[in-house]
Amino acid sequence: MAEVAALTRPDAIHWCDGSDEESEALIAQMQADGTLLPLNAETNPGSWLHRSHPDDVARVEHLTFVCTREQADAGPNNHWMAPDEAHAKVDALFDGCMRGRTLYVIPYCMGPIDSPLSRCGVEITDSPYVVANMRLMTRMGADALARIEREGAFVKGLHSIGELDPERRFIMHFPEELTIKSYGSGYGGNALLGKKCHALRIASFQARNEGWLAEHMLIVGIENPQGETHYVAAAFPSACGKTNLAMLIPPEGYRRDGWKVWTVGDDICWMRPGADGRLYAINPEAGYFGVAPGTSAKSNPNALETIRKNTIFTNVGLTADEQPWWEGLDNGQQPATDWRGNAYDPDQGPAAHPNARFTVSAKQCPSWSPMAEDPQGVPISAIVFGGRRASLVPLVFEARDWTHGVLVGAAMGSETTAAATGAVGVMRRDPMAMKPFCGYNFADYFGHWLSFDKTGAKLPKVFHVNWFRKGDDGKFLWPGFGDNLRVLEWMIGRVKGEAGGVETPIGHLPTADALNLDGVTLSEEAKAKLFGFERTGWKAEFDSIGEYLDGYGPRMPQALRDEQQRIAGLLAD
Ligand SMILES: Nc1nc2c(ncn2[C@@H]2O[C@H](COP(=O)(O)OP(=O)(O)OP(=O)(O)O)[C@@H](O)[C@H]2O)c(=O)[nH]1
Ligand SMILES: O=C([O-])CC(=O)C(=O)O
Ligand SMILES: [Mn+2]
Repeated sequence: MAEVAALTRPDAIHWCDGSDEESEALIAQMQADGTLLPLNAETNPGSWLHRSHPDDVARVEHLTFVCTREQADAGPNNHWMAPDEAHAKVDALFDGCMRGRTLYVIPYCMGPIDSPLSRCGVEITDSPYVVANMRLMTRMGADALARIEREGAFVKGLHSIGELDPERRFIMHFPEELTIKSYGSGYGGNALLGKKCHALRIASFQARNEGWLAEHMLIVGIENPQGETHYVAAAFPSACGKTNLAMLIPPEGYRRDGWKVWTVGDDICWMRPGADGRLYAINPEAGYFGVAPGTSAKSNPNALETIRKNTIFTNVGLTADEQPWWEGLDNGQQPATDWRGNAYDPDQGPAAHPNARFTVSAKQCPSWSPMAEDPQGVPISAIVFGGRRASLVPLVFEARDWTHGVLVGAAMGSETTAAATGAVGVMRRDPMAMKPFCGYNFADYFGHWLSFDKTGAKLPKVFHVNWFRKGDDGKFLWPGFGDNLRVLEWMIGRVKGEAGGVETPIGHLPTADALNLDGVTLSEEAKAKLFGFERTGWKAEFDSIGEYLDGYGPRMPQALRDEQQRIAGLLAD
């Protein structure tokens, strides 16, 4: 602490206790200096708008580094810098950077405060906006500090918004030192260090050493009419549907029959084997930092209800009477002001930034699962991988076993989204949705995943989904959202050995009558593309997967190469 203060030279130091009084004082201060703008108190009580710097609206993967002693340990999947060089580079930026500002010390706990699966950290930041967000996203304050004092070990995070200059911006990770240094951005995954930096990049590294998994996954409980709940963990890349699936509302007929959906987590999942051999998962977060555009009463009513009060909106548009607005909200209102604060002009782009977000406490979600507080976590019945694939990839298939499932995850591809800076809609490999978040070499990561298949393990079944298949007209073929429960029902049926499947080289696909499609109208084209298996296309896909795995050289586990070869062989027949 003294060292950090000596380097950054703040005017004042504030230890965050997480109390309501502290929060109110910070919010009043941010309202006074314009960091937060109050929203319509009638329609959005306790809610605020934050406009970030227009050059600071998303994660910056090209400026994000994993700084292990050996470059090979970070792997080809990460940007790497030698630790000494990286420290020197950012420390020079941190030098004196908090002059005239207050330094906030945020002790936080990722996961239920009393869970053996939880891990703590301390983020030091000069951004009150970060403090306000961390208060919603983590268990922050006195309880976390007490646990840190008891345990001794914690992740150290240093953050400054600096000058918000994209030329002076770095997100540096030192997994071997359990340290994060983030400079020059105030945005989400770059600045709320408990989230991507700690709970994914540093935690994945720790998890490998300690025998658990830190994943970019939602966790959702599906309760059937018999009252039995199965928990599913699903990895989709950023802005590819985790929040939506986690908060799904069952279609009408399912609701009538008594199906219920319970939200445990919407972005991050920490899992480890329990005494009974099953994988148990916790959500390390306490809130949602969700994508606003596209959220509507039709697509995600639970999210809309969740963000009715006590919510921080970042980079959304405003109506004339200060209600938040975004594309796809569809509530009959019109935007008056865009996310930059200018009068809305459709020729100048969307009213909300495509990566506009809301930050809100998880407990406000109507489908929030009390099991999210269970220190033991929830047992996982199925793991789902999925991406945004306009062509080739069917609605759902099931891996034949764990090793095949690991290959399905490793081979994931998806079209890029606005969650990170750079081109949108470009297909890239995003293994297990962890391309931007794995804190070590993917070859070792796949090896770690494979290692869970051992005597006594009762591993979940593994599936792959694609909600984003498009028809010749360029429109989505599958209705998605609530109707995704139909696919989850099939998965649970497979877990229980009850639902039918057809074997193909890529895995088991549902038989025509295995999925409940009552009330869904699909064209012949849709049926063929959503439930079909395209041998020629998959042959080319597997060649590309083989090349991708080869890119990791001899460190890639042979078992995974063998599995790719086995399926490539089946496809060649
Ligand atoms: N067509 C279609 N779009 C969907 C579906 N589910 C989600 N989306 C859209 O995908 C976008 C992002 O979805 P989210 O659920 O917020 O993404 P996420 O995976 O939680 O994203 P991160 O918070 O960035 O990790 C939104 O524009 C949604 O409307 C679906 O089933 N079908
Ligand atoms: O990290 C962020 O800014 C938001 C997020 O969940 C993602 O990009 O996957
Ligand atoms: Mn995410």
